[in-house]
Amino acid sequence: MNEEQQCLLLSSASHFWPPKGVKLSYGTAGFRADASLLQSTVYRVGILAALRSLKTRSVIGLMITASHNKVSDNGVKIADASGGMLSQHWEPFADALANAPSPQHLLLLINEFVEKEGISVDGDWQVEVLLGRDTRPSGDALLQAAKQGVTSIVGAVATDMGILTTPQLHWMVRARNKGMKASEQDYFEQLSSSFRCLVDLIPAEKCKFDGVNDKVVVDGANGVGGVKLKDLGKLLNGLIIEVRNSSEDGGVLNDGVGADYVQKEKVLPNNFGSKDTGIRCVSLDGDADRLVYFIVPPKSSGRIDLVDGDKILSLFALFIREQLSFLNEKEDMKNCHQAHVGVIQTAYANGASTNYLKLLGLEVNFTPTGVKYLHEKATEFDIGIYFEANGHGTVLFSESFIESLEARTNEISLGSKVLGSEGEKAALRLLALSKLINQAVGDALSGLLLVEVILQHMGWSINKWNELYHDLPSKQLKVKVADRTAVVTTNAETVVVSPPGLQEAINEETAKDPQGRCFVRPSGTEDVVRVYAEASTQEAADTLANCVAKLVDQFLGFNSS
Ligand SMILES: CC(=O)N[C@H]1[C@@H](OP(=O)(O)O)O[C@H](CO)[C@@H](O)[C@@H]1O
Ligand SMILES: [Mg+2]
Repeated sequence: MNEEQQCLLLSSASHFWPPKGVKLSYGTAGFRADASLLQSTVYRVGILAALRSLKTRSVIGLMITASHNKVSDNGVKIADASGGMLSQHWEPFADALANAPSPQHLLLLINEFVEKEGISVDGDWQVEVLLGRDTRPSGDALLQAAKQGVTSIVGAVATDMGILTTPQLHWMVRARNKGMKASEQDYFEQLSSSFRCLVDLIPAEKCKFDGVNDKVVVDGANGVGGVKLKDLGKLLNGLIIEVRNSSEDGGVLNDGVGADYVQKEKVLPNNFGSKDTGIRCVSLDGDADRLVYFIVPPKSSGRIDLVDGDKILSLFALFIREQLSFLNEKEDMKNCHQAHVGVIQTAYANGASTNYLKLLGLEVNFTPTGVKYLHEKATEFDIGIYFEANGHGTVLFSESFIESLEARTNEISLGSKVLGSEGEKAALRLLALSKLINQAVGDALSGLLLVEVILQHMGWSINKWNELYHDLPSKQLKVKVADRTAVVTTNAETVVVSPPGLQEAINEETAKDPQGRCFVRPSGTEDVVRVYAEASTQEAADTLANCVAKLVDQFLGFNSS
């Protein structure tokens, strides 16, 4: 950087000193902390986004959100040039920037990194960073800090896209870098038109949106998703979306509402009750990149039947498998690229879902927790289907498979309803699916539309879908410890290697149930150690989780030595 550039950076950075005594880490999904601690972090991530734009010669996104965390928290993460998560290779730089103790240290780090990465700062590339934020009250001030960070790199432009869901921002970055239309309206139009296309392709004998099962009720977590869903809903025919717990309704974000609460506690969110028995219910998380369905059992005392990310994955996998079988059975499609399909889960996937997917003949892969790992693995397939049990996931299509589908469907005119063979219709469905489901990141809005249209296609109620397999009873707990980073794991986070002795103690507890499975890992988004337990009965799963939580406390708690 020349002198002018360095002066600009130093003078702007002098307004953003990091909080004392706080060590921040990019974590599972960006930086998260109490919002009052984040001004300097967000500012510095603004700088990082501008440098990333220079390095990749692309538009980059910066999203201010703390997703399912409590309302007083906030966070910041990057949407990379592909629209996906920040390249993991840059995460250590993000950590170093966030923790640099002074503007001078910051400048030194940046100069070193710019040189090491061979980033040209000659002004031969117009840096642009798209900024988005969720509905948190702290979002606006943090967005201003992000703007200052971006523009501290000479000539860089920060474009404020306003209040968005996280997946909308990722979608926009991807679209911009592909030279496609990338406004919010374009996003809504792509989702609604591909949804309508899938509806048009539902076999004639199935009753589609016939006034009987057309309604879905959505818990918006008192966040951004509900508002956006209302806008999207106006473009859809047939499907009726009733939104509750939208940010405009006055409730507190993620407080007794939202996908994380519903999935982890398996209870009704606020404003849902026995009146909802028999209706498809959905919960989104605070930034609408997760969704879970649930059923309100008759005479529910608050408990729900959860239809989680694993079941959404299973539904998508079934539908895709059916379409691929149509594609391959027709003589005229024999030359069509044979799709290599992969399913990706984490250790939190219910064991029953993994067994079910394997029984379907699907290849199931495991990665550590965090969408960045699942997404990366999914790109290895023609069709990569990934979901976390908590409802974050999507379906990725390879370019070459899309091209082979496009080649098969060029001749077909949907508008005039001149449809071809079963194989050609299957190709059209898969193409529409690839446009509906977000190719950049998991997206509750597009996921919801895909579930809805597949259920209509299959002619299934939510109960029928839920019966695909029966979840093994499970329990999740969080344990506050002195230092969660003291827990080191291996083997897709299922085995503890440190502190010594903890894994052996967990094994001993787990062996008490024939179907016992249990693991612990440090959360990347909250200051806790998470415990997951599965067993043959709910009582046994609860006991296993409680015993292991006690072990974690003994080994790592505030009174451990
Ligand atoms: C058990 C669980 O649900 N963990 C979530 C949660 O991460 P933790 O590192 O477990 O806090 O938030 C991540 C970001 O949303 C998500 O990817 C992940 O699956
Ligand atoms: Mg989220």
